[in-house]
Amino acid sequence: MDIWSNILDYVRQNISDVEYHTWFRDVKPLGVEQGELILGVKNAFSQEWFKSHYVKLIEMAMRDMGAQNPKVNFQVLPAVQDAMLLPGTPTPAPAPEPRPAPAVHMVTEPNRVNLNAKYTFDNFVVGPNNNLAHAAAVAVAESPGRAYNPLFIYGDVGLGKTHLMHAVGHFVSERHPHMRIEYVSTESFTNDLINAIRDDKMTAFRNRYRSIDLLLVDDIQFLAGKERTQEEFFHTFNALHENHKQIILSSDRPPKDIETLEARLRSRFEWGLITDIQSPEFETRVAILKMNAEIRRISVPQDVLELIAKHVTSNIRELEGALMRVVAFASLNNVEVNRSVAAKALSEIFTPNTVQLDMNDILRSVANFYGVTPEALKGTGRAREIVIPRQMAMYMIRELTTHSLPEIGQFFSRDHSTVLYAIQKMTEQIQKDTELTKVAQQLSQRLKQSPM
Ligand SMILES: Nc1ncnc2c1ncn2[C@@H]1O[C@H](COP(=O)(O)OP(=O)(O)OP(=O)(O)O)[C@@H](O)[C@H]1O
Repeated sequence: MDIWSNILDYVRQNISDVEYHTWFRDVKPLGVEQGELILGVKNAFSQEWFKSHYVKLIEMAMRDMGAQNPKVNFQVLPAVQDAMLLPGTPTPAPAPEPRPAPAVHMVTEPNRVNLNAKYTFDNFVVGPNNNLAHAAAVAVAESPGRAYNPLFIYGDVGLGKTHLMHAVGHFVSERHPHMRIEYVSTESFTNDLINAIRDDKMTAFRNRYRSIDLLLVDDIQFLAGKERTQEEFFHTFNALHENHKQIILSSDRPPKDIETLEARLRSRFEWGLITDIQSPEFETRVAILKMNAEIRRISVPQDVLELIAKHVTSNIRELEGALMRVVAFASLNNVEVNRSVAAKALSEIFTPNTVQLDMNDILRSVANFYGVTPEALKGTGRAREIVIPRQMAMYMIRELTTHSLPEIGQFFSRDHSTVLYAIQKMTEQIQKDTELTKVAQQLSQRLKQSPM
């Protein structure tokens, strides 16, 4: 449950590690019932302890996530854990079998190391911002070592570079179970190297990295300024490349902009294909949110997805975080997910006016601008001098407030499809007509400065 992992993060920052591991490690979130978070604890003693020691802290964490009236309760878990679940709550994962600690890395499958199961091609939304990077990744996945080598993907934080790399890893792993696939961050490559030097295990280090069939290295810009790591990476790169093993690198900038990167490495990074990922545009952001909601099996109305996508524009990780915040907020406050709930949950992200502007203020301001009365805009007149300002008023309300189409419809005594049509019409006009674009900008600025 995402809510629970956010709460745990909060708790962890406020108590000691020992306390955290003693009490919180075995707690199972059982669900949210009428706004009350139900936690499963091991025995009656834990239950009492939690009630007397941690209720406030957990409630503070919930408040921090937007719950207005947070409540938490505890249930003792039966010895067999999945025997007593609340109706309608997700089944907690069965307790994992104790396993010996893996020697070097968390190996999920014999042939692939460190891949996130969610980061597949199926879960990747393709848009104009990332279609070239996606196509290159698919080409590499279909013929590793033979398409583009290395594939160098760059772009700003949180735009899907790691996701694409892992997607190649999953794809190759399914088709070539014998291939060794490894994902590392540049930081862990550097740490492995430092440990190998310290423990006198350079041969093992080289054997490990040079026997990989598909090497995925994240954040390669962190090689900058690390001479010894660059040297070792150079040899690893050559060994793999000569043997037609595939290398994929990600970075926040293209090779030419990585300062203090040795020229021989830079030129190698440019041997294959360099491709970038840009920030997604509105439609792609909505599609990503939609897919996220589907993966998590939560139902979120389209107009809420659009509201989130409109305000969170640059980073997909933040976009996903905003969706989860809205869902957690609604669940903790026991309310439906709608536009105004979303606006409340994300109030720090939204500009204050977005939430506070009133439909009447906007109506008055638009009427004033066009020299007509607010009553005329709300009335039934079909003259052009009234219809255009009316459509503009509906458009502005939709742009500047969090009201839903039915709410705007009610305000104008019309049904929501009429409002939708008017807003679509005005959007098209604004795109075509530069004069109207200016009017919309002026009105919007005026309203944001002083909503009168
Ligand atoms: N096109 C997309 N479709 C679906 N989800 C996406 C897409 N792009 C990114 N994401 C999601 O956004 C989140 C951030 O992506 P990712 O970690 O791959 O970004 P990154 O570019 O590697 O960031 P960083 O530079 O911080 O490492 C992930 O949860 C990922 O699944």
